[in-house]
Amino acid sequence: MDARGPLCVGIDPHPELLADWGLGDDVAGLERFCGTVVGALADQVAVLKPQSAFFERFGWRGVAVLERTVAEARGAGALVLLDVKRGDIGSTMAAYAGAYLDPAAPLFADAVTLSPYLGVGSLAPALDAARAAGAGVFVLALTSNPEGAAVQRAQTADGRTVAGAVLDELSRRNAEAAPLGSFGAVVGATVDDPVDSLAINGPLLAPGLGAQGATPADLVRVFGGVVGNVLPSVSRDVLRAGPSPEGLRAAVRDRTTALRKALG
Ligand SMILES: O=c1ccn([C@@H]2O[C@H](COP(=O)(O)O)[C@@H](O)[C@H]2O)c(=O)[nH]1
Repeated sequence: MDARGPLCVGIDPHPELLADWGLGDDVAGLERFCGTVVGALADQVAVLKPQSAFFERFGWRGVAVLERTVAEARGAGALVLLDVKRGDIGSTMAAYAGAYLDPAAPLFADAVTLSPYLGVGSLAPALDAARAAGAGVFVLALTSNPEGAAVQRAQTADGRTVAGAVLDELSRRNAEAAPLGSFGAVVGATVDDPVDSLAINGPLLAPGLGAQGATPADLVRVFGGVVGNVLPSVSRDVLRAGPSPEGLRAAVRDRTTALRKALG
């Protein structure tokens, strides 16, 4: 982020975007789309975030494109955050950890998104695997969608919010790390006053800019004193500038300038 700017660009090949780019809604279109984004941006942005669902919908051929996309993006110098939002009982979580956080796995990524709905403690196998591999995780805490708050702001038996309990556990896991731990949280740039402390000594992924309505000024509102730990994430708002590589790069330059200005 210091070298390239505070921006994560999502690789979200929506069918509408494939059509807008003049590509088919098929594996060839998917491959072309991802190749264009990686070729244009992997040496420009800090992080690329492929959204697994858009690859999985094409079955194993789509997953093969995802493998190549992750490898090419990492090869060109971007960190790759694979947005898979996994979460399961501990024994199965260990299998997910093996799929994404074992450096020998075909889909190994620098970080993955995890869902704590089965209890944040159930994610331990993935957190341990990430630590062992020098990788990271981003656990959903306060998501950018309007439906999230009803669950995430509900109170637990000890009076904390559900999101607060997740953030506390990440903070505990990051306690000894410097300058920042590898256990991050997802907190949408769209959320109302977060209430819970976001000072988890870890990175904060902030989706919701652009297509979901948030602006750089919202980052300052939501994250306040920890805004320096925020990695803003944008997908459609940048991807709509394609298919020209120069259009994509110009969109990234504009967003990065605006973010640098807002975040200070
Ligand atoms: O709370 C969350 C967690 C993840 N996302 C993901 O980010 C992108 C957002 O795409 P845009 O086109 O910039 O709206 C997408 O992959 C989501 O799954 C999120 O939006 N909110």
